[in-house]
Amino acid sequence: MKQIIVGNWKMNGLSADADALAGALATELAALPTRADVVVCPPFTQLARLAPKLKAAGIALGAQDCHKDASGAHTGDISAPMLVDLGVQYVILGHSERRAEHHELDETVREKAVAAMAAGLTPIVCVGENDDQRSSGDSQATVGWQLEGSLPQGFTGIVAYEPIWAIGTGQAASQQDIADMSAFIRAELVRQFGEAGKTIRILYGGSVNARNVTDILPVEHVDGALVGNASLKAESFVPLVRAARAS
Ligand SMILES: O=C(CO)COP(=O)(O)O
Repeated sequence: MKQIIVGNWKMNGLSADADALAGALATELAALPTRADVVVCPPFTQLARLAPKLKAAGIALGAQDCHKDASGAHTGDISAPMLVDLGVQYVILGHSERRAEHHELDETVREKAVAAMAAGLTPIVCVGENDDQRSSGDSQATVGWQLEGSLPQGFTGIVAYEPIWAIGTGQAASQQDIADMSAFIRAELVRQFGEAGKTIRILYGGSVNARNVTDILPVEHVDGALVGNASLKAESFVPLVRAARAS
């Protein structure tokens, strides 16, 4: 499967930052082989501004959340058709920060994934255990429940394994941890979806950078990376994408 590198800006980026990064990506990445797809997920406020610039650079646009309904009385929310209307192709759902800060449950994430697919978006559904669950040996059980609860029937999106204990720490999970969990996720996907489960891409996220990405991408069942901090600046994101495309 073709690798995919997804940059998640989280709640970062004003217009000047968006322009700088899009400009650098367009000039630096245009000449590289397109061995890995690249997706940039800025905050909602920068989607319209970035859409034409990223498209010209062959980079896809993603959002960081969507509502389960297509429209209606939901003040402050953004629907999947609204994202499609702007040229968005991907949407991150159930990120651990949304699960924690916005009390999103597996069921909420599943409903959003249904809405995203119905609108023609590719959902990137995040799963991952926290430190306590890991120390009590419950990593796989936790992720298993999240997959079961968060992925709707006929799921055709992407799964991102993001161990909460590795996010924003500068310390990615070990190759062994990533290999064990990715193999487990693959087996769960096949159990849930049969043959189709083999075609769902699995990403790793949590302190991925230009140095460690070349250790992470070759791990069996890993089909790409979901990148936070290192996706914010051209100095860190361009070398990361370059390394991914060269690996
Ligand atoms: O949460 C993440 C991406 O969604 C990972 O963030 P960091 O790469 O900053 O650890």
